[in-house]
Amino acid sequence: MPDKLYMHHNAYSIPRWRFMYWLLCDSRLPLNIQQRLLLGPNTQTSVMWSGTLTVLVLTLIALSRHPAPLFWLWFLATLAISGYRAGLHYHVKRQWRWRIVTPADQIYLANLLWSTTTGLGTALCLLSGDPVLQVLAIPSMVALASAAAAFSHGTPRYAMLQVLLLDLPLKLAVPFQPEPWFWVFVLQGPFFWMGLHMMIHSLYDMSTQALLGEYHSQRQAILDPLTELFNREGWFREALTIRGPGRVPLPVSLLFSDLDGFKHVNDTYGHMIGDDLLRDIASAMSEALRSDDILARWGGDEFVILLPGISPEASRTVAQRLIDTTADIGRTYPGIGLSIGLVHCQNWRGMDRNRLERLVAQADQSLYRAKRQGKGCFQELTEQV
Ligand SMILES: Nc1nc2c(ncn2[C@@H]2O[C@H](COP(=O)(O)OP(=O)(O)OP(=O)(O)O)[C@@H](O)[C@H]2O)c(=O)[nH]1
Repeated sequence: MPDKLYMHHNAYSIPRWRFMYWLLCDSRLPLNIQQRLLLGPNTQTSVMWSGTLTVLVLTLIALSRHPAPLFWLWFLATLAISGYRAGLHYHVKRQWRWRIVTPADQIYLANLLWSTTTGLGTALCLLSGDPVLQVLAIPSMVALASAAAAFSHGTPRYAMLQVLLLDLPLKLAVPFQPEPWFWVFVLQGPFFWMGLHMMIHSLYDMSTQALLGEYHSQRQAILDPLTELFNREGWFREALTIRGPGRVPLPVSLLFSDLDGFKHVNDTYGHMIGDDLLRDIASAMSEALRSDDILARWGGDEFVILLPGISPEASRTVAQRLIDTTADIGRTYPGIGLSIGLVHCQNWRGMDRNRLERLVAQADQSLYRAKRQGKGCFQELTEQV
C-alpha cells in the first residue's frame, strides 16, 4: 500500500518527538487516519482565536484590578505564547497551500504551554481573593477544559492532559484560600474529569470508526487488490497533485511498462503462479523507486510510473534498473522480461488530466516501439504537444 502517497493533504505530519507521538498518535491505526485525528483546535482559526481572546481578556481584567508582578507575568506569558501559537497557525496554513507536510510537535507543545499558563493564571485569580476575578475565572476554566476535550477528542491522551493542565491548578489552589465553599470544586473534580474522559473516548471511537470505514472504501476505489499498488484511478488522483514548489514547472518522466512473455507463465504454471509473479514484480518495482515516484498497476501485466523532478538521463537509468530487476526476478521463468515506453515532459504544472492522459498515450506508443524492437528494452520520446 503506498501509504505515504495516500497520506492526507492539509494535515500535520506525524510527530517526530517520541513523547509527542505517544501523546498524540495510535500506532495501530493507518498513518492517514493518525493524521486526520491530529486535526484539532489549531486547524480552525475561529476556535484558536476564541480560546486566545477569552484568556487574554481575563488576563487584562486581572491586571487592571491587580497590577501585581505575578499578574504581569501571566499577561506577558499569555501574550507571548498566544503570539507564537497564532504565528504557527498561519505558517501552517501557508504551508498547506503548497502541500508541504507540517510538523505537529511545536504546535501541540505550544498548545500545552498555553494550557499550563492558563491553568496557573486562573489559580492565581482564585488565590487573589477578588470575587470578580474568581467569578470570571472559574466558569471560564470549566468552559475551556470542556472545549479542549471536545475539540481534541481525536487525540485522547493529549485531550486529557490539556484538561488536567487547565483545571488541576484551580483545584490545587483551593486549600490555600479561605473560602470553604470552593471545596465543592475539588469534590466535583473527579466526576468532571471522568465525564470528560468518557466524552472524549466515545467521540474518539465514533471518529475512528467513521474514518476507518471511509479509509477502507477509499482504498478499494484507488488500489489494485492483487498488488496493493495504485490502480488507474488512484494513480491519476495522486499524479495530478504533483507540482513544483511555488508553482515552478517541474520536469517529469512517465514510464509505461509491460511484462514480456507473461502469458506463457500463466499458460505453463497456472494463474496462481502468475499472480505471485505479478506481486513479486510489483514489490520489487516499489523498492527500486524513490518514495516520490508514483507507481500503478494499469491492468494485466502493465505498470505505469510517474517520476517527478527528474532529468531524461536519470529516468533512463531508472528504466534500465526496472528492466534489470524484472529480469532478475523472472529468471526462473523462460522469456520473462520488461519493456518500457518513456516520455519526458519538461514543464509539468499539475492538475491537468487531459495532458496527463496524453502523456500516458505517448508513453504507450514508445512501449509499442520497444516491443517491436525485440522487447526487454526501453524506447523514449519527448512530449509532443
Ligand atoms: N495471473 C494473472 N494473469 C493476468 C492477470 N491479468 C491479466 N493476466 C494475463 O496477462 C496476460 C497479458 O497478456 P500479454 O501482455 O499479451 O502477454 P505477454 O505474454 O506478456 O505478451 P507480450 O507483452 O507481447 O510479451 C494475459 O494472458 C492475461 O490473461 C492477473 O491478474 N493475474
